[in-house]
Amino acid sequence: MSNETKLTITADKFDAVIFDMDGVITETAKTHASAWKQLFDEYLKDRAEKNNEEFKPFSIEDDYLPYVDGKPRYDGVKSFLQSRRIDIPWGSPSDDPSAETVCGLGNRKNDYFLDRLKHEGAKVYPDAKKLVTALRNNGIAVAVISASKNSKPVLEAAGVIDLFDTSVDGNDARRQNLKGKPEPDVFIEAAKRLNTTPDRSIVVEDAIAGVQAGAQGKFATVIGVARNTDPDSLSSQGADIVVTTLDELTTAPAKNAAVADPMDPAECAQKISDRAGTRKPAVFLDYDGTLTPIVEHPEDATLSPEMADALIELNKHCTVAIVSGRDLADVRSMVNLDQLIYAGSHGFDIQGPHGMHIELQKGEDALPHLEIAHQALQQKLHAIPNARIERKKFAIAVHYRQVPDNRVDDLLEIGHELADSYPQLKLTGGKKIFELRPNVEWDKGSAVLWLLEKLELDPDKFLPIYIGDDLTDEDAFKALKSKGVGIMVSDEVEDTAADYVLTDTEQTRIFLEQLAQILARQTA
Ligand SMILES: O=P(O)(O)OC[C@H]1O[C@H](O[C@H]2O[C@H](CO)[C@@H](O)[C@H](O)[C@H]2O)[C@H](O)[C@@H](O)[C@@H]1O
Repeated sequence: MSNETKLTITADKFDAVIFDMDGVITETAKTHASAWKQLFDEYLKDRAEKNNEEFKPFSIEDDYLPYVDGKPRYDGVKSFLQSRRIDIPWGSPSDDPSAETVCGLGNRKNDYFLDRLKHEGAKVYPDAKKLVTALRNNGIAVAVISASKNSKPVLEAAGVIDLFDTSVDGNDARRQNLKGKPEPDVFIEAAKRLNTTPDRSIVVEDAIAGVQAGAQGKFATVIGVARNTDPDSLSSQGADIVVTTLDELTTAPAKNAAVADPMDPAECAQKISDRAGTRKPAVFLDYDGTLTPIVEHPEDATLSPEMADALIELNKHCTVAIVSGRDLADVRSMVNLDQLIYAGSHGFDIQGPHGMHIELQKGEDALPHLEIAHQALQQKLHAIPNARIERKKFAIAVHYRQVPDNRVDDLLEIGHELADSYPQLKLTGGKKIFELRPNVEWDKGSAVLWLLEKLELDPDKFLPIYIGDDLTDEDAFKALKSKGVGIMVSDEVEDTAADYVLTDTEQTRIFLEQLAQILARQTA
C-alpha cells in the first residue's frame, strides 16, 4: 500500500470536498454488500427452486459492484434483476419486505442492513476521519453524501455526524427529487449547500456509479477510492486520481490563497454572480479603504460622486449595507444615502430605512468605562506629538498617522496599559489606528450575521458579499466563510480569510457597477 501523496488539497483551488459515505467514510460498504448478498441469494434460490432452474449465487465482484453499489436502493434492485433478465413489478415503497416487487426486495434488504448495523455497529475509517478534520482546519468545507436513507443512523453509530458541514442522503433525494448516481444531482446539491460550485469542489467516491456521477457533474477533481474496488474500473469510469487509502491525499493551509491572485473586478463580479446562481446578492461594505481611499485625516475621506452613483445603482437591485468602524452618525453623513442600511462602531449601532435602529445592550454596558478611558487617554496622549483621539459612541480610536515613527511604540504602550486596566474594554488594531472597544463578543462579523437574520436574507435565496480592507473586516470574512463571499481590498495583503482580492477602491467601484449591471440584465 503506497502512502505517496497524490493530491494536496488547498483552499486556493478548492472550496469543498464531498465524500461518499459507505466505503469511503464508514466501513458500511461491506455491511451493505453482505445485506444485498443475503437478499439476492435467498431470492434467487427461491426462484430457482420454483422454476426448476440452476441457482447462480449473487456475486460481489460481478453483480454488486457493477449493478448495485452506490445506487439508490430500488434502482440497485432493478439494475441487478435486469442483468439477470428478471422482470418483476416495481411495486411501491410501502410494500411488505416479503413482496416480490422491486420495492419489496429493496425493503427486505434494508431490514437485513439495519439488523447488521444494530449487531455489528458502524466503524469509521481512521484515514477518512484524519483527512476530514485536516480539511476543516484548513478552511475547506466538507460534505458527506449517500444514496442510502440510513445515512444518519450510520453516521451516528460511527460517531462522525458532527464532522461534516452538510450532508445529502436518500431522504433528501426523495424530498427534492434528486436523481440517484450515476446522475450527479446529490453531489451538486451538496456543493450548493456548501455555497460553492462543482468546478471548485472535489468528489471522493469508491463506487463506479459515484465516480461516473462526479465526472458527469464536471467536478474539479474526482477521486476514486479503491479500498475494495478495482482501481482500473474507477479510472476508466471517471476518476481523475485513484487512491487505495485517503492517506494518499493531504491538505495544506493556503495562506495567500486569494492574495496570490488579485482579480479583475468585472471578472470577479461575473464569478460571484455565477456562484450565486439563483440567489440574490446582499452586499455589505466597509467604508474607509474600501469605498474611499485612506487619507491623512478621517474627515477628508469623502465619498466620490461616482462611488455614490455605483451604490445607488446597486441598491436598485439588492440590499446594500455599510458596516464601518466609524460612529454611526459619522458614516451616515459621509455616505449620505438614506436608502442604505448602516452599522456603525463596528456593528454596535445599526440603523436602516423604515425606522430600524438597534444599539447593542452589551455595548451600552461598557459606556461608563469608555468614558473613563477617554479621559485617561486625553491626559496620557498629551505627550505624544500629533496623536489624535476620535471619540465614538461605542469606541475610542487613536490615530497615529502623523505621529513621529519613534513615538509610535510609546503610544501603543499607552493603549495596552489602558486595556489592561479596564477589562471591560479591549484593544484592537487597524490602519495607523488603535481602538478601545467594549470587551464583548461582537464585531463586524456578528453584525453581518445579525443583519442577515433581521432582514430575513435566507441563505437559500440570498448570497451575502462582504467587501473590506482592514483587520476588523477579517471578522466578517470569517463569519461568512461557508455562507457567503469575502472580498479584500488591498494591494499588499499577506493573509486573509477573504475569497477574492481587489487592489483598490477604484476596483471596488468597478466591481459594484459591474454587479449592478449583471443584476439589471437578470431582471430585464
Ligand atoms: O471600518 P471602516 O469604515 O474602514 O473604519 C475604520 C476606521 O476608519 C477611519 O480611520 C481610517 O481611515 C482614515 C481616513 O482615511 C485614516 O486617516 C486612518 O488612518 C484609518 O485608520 C476612521 O477614522 C475610524 O474611526 C475607523 O475605525
